[in-house]
Amino acid sequence: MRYILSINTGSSSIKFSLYGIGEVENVIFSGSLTRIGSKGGCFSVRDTKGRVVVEEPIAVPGHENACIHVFSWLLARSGMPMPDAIGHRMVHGGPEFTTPEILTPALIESLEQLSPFAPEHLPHALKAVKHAGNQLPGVLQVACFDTAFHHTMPSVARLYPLPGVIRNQGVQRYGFHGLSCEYLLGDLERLEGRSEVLQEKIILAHLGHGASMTAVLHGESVDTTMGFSPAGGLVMSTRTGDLDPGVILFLLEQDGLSPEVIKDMVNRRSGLLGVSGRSNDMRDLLDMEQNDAAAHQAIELFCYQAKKHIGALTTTLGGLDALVFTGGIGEHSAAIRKRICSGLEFLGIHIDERKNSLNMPVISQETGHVIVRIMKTNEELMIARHTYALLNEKKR
Ligand SMILES: Nc1ncnc2c1ncn2[C@@H]1O[C@H](COP(=O)(O)OP(=O)(O)O)[C@@H](O)[C@H]1O
Ligand SMILES: CC(=O)OP(=O)(O)O
Ligand SMILES: [Mg+2]
Repeated sequence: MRYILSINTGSSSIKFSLYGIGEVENVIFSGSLTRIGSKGGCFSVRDTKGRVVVEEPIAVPGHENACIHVFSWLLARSGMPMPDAIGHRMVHGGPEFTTPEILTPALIESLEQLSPFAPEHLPHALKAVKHAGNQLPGVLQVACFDTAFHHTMPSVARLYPLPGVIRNQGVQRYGFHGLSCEYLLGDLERLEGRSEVLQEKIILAHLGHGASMTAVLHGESVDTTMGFSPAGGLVMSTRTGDLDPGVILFLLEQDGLSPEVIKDMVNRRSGLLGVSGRSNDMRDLLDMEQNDAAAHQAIELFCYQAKKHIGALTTTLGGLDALVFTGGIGEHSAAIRKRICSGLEFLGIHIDERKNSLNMPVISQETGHVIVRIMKTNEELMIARHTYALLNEKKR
């Protein structure tokens, strides 16, 4: 049995779990610290049986303070087994890193240089690595890359129509939420059998704070909606998703906005928040939709773009056998799933309203050609599995 601590540093949250992994996988506890840098944050931890151990409101100004809070809780916990290794979610691996890697000083330096590729994620994750190294010196740390799953994409899916000199700097589509995709495919294999999954044309729709869809053929990523950075693709909570580059040029030239201001706008002030002018949280928007035209517009745009991308990825796949909804919105919002799927009957997507409203594992009608599933993703467990594998490899 090995103890693995997983750290998932998101743009506005830190999720963490301690696992005991050997013949079986046991979660010893898991927790999160949410809404870093804004109001309404919460620090919560559940134990091995899913019972709430801590649930308290919290306001931390940044990721550094969030890390301090998480690690002081962990280290003060009596009887906590010392982790044998710590696995981190690294959102971006650039062109070079396509498998999990042990975090050496050289790798940390390379990732620091990659930070401009994912400015909302990588700097925070690297802070967590540094803090963990200080708090638990000598414990092996591993980087698990969100981009790695997508390295199988054909070159045409990766290519941006830019001059060679720019593309040579690594400017291409990478794709993200790869750890989530890997976890979901593993779970699908458990449900359907590996040979079945390898034959299927699948779209994995990860709709959370960040949102993306990935087309999977023969168990591999063949295209995905996010691009060079996690700002591309679908409309998200606070990110624009795909945007005509002319808009950025207009803002630079006409409005004289600085790159810093544009970065903040594209990543933090757009998407559902930007269109509604009210909230980045889908639950809030659904609650206010009836009386608020802007909230309605934001939800409509989210669902419209999601629907459009399902069409595009189905074309990439040459058909569709399975559609999987996951992430906070995908797992919990029957209303959004219904709105995304309505009008897609011509693709063989037929939702059973009752099953959908009950959040059942399969929500498609039995006669529908496409099986539509709700699956709970688990990026932390995927990180722990990779870290465990690397730890064992190292010990051999
Ligand atoms: N019942 C629900 N109905 C609608 N949206 C929900 C529901 N539960 C969670 N969400 C949405 O899920 C999003 C967060 O997704 P999650 O995957 O947890 O985020 P993160 O990407 O930070 O891990 C929030 O925008 C929230 O609005
Ligand atoms: C890649 C990405 O968007 O991650 P998150 O959903 O955690 O923000
Ligand atoms: Mg997420």
